[in-house]
Amino acid sequence: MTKLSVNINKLATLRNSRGGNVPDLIQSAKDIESFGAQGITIHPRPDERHIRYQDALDLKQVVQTEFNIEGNPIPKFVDLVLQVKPTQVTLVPDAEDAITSNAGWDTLKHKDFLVDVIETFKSEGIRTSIFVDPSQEMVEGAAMVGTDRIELYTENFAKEFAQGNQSNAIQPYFEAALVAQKVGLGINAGHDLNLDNVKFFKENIPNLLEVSIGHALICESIYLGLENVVNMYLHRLK
Ligand SMILES: CC(=O)[C@@H](O)[C@H](O)COP(=O)(O)O
Ligand SMILES: NCC(=O)COP(=O)(O)O
Repeated sequence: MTKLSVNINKLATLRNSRGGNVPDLIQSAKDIESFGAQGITIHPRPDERHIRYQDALDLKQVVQTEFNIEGNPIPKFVDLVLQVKPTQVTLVPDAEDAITSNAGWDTLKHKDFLVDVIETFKSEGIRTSIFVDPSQEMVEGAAMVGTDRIELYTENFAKEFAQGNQSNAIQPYFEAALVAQKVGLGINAGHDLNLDNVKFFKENIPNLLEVSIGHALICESIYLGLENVVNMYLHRLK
């Protein structure tokens, strides 16, 4: 079974668009868990355009499943994660002005930095994952910085899959997953996964532990309803 962690950034975007508390992020997270999701993911960005730092503190009080906080480990983010102590922190090398995450770590170039920051989180009992492209070199580099897991950055998979190139789409991810297994890393995945592509991804990646899904899941919920959509994902991830 692969765990589903629902990324609730988009619910915060909707809430912030009117300045009030609709939809209520806290209640939404509780509901998503009650629908069967095995985790809640948030990705606070420095400008707090969707998830606010205060949301992370508030969610910590209610999330009963796995709480995953993603982000670029700038000092403010590191302090927040150490305060919240989520189940997992996923490090993403986001540029400050990025619309969304658009690259994995260069685990060789940033080795010393990653070693330090990962050690900081692990010494506080927080599981670590780092966002990487499906490249053998980057996965081997991830093992060298001491992370528990990697998160395979699946945007390219999603693009190729949507064009009907299933085997081209999955091949680099399959190979990266084999390397990850060989070097003892757990495997997560995320970015642009959706109801159409997630089953194929899961069936072709050995030991896929967790996917975090936000944008598509919330968009699909507009038509199909949140509870229904969470269950459709759970069915595909069995
Ligand atoms: C790390 C990642 O893959 C991103 O998809 C991210 O978590 C989503 O962030 P935004 O909601 O800000 O696009
Ligand atoms: N780590 C990926 C994530 O949390 C959600 O990405 P997306 O589904 O919003 O593209």
